[in-house]
Amino acid sequence: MSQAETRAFEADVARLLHLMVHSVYSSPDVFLRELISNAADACEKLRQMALTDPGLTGGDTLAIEIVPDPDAGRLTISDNGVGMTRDELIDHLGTMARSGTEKFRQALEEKDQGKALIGQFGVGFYSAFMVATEVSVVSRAAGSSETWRWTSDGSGEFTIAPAEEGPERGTRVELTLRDDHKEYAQAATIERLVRHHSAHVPVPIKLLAGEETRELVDGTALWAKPKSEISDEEYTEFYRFTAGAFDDPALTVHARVEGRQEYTCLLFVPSMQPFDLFDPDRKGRIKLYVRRVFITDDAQLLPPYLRFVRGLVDSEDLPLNLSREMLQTNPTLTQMKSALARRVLTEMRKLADTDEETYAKVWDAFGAVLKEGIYEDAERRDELFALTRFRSTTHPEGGRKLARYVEDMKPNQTAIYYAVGDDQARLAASPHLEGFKARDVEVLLLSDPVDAFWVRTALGFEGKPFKSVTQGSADLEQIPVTDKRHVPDSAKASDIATLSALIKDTLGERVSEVKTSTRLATSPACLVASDFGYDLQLEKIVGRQGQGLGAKPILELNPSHPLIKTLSARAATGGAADTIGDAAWLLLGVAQIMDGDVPSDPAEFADKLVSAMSAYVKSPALPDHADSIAVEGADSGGDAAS
Ligand SMILES: Nc1ncnc2c1ncn2[C@@H]1O[C@H](COP(=O)(O)OP(=O)(O)OP(=O)(O)O)[C@@H](O)[C@H]1O
Repeated sequence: MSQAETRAFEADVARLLHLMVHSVYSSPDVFLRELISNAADACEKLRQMALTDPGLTGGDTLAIEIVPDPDAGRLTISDNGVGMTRDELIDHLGTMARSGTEKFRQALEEKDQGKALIGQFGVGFYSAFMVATEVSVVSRAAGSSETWRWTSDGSGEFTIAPAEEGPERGTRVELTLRDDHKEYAQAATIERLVRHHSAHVPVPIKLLAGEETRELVDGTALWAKPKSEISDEEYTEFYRFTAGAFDDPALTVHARVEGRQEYTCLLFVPSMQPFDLFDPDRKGRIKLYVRRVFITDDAQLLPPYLRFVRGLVDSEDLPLNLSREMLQTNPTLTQMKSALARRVLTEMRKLADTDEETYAKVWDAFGAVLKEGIYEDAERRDELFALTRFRSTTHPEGGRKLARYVEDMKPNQTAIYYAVGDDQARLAASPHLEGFKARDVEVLLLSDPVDAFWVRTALGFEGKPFKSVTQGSADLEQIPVTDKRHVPDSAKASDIATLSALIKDTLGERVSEVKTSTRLATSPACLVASDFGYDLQLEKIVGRQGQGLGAKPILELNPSHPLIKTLSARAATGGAADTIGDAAWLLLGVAQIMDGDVPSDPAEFADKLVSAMSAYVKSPALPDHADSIAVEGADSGGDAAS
């Protein structure tokens, strides 16, 4: 056997350990749950491997043993599971290989929220360093004859060496407790913690205190018990254990399905967002068991848009030796997946109908993910629509259902209007909404990145198409204006046509068209997209990825704005080409700014703005001109053009 070797931790691990050791963490108790969870996983992995190689377990009962030693101030947790080889000890305990780790690391660095994050997510094995000055892991992999000892004080290095003695198979984690954490060497403390945090681990847990051995947990599967025998606390504790979470589940679905297929599911919808929710691989982690034997947590039992659901499914019909390939093609599994998705959506719907407050939390945490389903799961689109909740111009506080939107539509309103953007506040202030507000027409305010996509694929809701307020003609003429402040006179149609033509001449290819708007009330101009192609926001998103259609926007003018009326009148009398030329660039720039963009040529925009302001302050008859540049002049009378 080779000699002892000292190695440095991977940089991320070192940083995390530093945080662990130095954080005054409010509840270091969790370390025990994490170590028991690893031991239980190791036993379940071995149980699964033994399906094809029964010799591996040697007929032993798989179990976890905990030995507190108050005299020595030590605590030992052993399991007779799969164990680890030398390389596995180095890889698994010296690097961070878990998914979402990169996100976690970034969050640690960016937000300096280490403590909060540890509290929220748990970080497995390394939490042992919160309570121990030294951690030793002695392990022998199933089927191997070598035993290795991994040791570290958590300060940047670990040592790996052959072990003189150790478990015949499996892993023993030995903790030398810190002076201020000697309570974990007391049998009573351990018993209390195990009963509280790990009572439903599917592997028996024994406590060896002095001469006495006590079984704290019998290892029967919680999900196999009848619902009536399980308390809410037991469900919550089980959720926290399986999901490695600290919150309360917002929804618990425990069902035994019989008939063509037989399985039990115990699923939880969390109430808090995990940090890896938006990981690009979009994988769920529902555990698949077959007749109480853990098979995998990588079977993708629910569609990606339900990846936030945690828990397990235990099948009575699937073969125990499910291969990777079968996970994808097995027809029983395919049917089960479909039934599970349906059940989760139905239960969420019930929650939404009966407990709005709890459902609001679920929607806040996972709404953006559920909406991915509208985009990609046409079959369940209606069920998903029933779960959606929106903010809108008339319900800025959120919680608005599509069905209520449709019920409250105005006479002659034919579409469900929406505005998409990155930011709720800016969306709510967008000039595109003015004409809708003036008519009291509700507009959905959508600010999740996925929104720009689903509104295009979903053809509509209850026969009403979704329509962007920044796209195409606004079709608002047929809907009467309710806010009477917004019905001032408009410029003469022929004058505004002349003005539009002059502006288009000046702006050339920057815009595809210049025309009169019905969607504006107080702003002079805005940009919109044509009826065909993408809405302005989507064009921006896909444009960033080089996949935009490159369509030019349309500049719309507000015919009742004093500035536009003045300009129209001038355009009609001729001889004002210069002023109109400058005004054209300024109007375009202002419209771009209102969309949250930068004017196409900021220097030129600034130049023209300064000239316009200079002309204004130099003007001998300032009051007479004031109207023509006042932006809020819509209700100041219709005589600005005279
Ligand atoms: N008792 C054990 N027996 C066998 N392998 C273990 C044991 N404890 C830890 N490991 C290995 O070390 C890895 C890292 O453990 P750690 O607790 O840090 O993360 P994890 O268990 O993978 O993630 P999580 O804690 O989020 O479930 C495990 O994935 C496992 O491969």
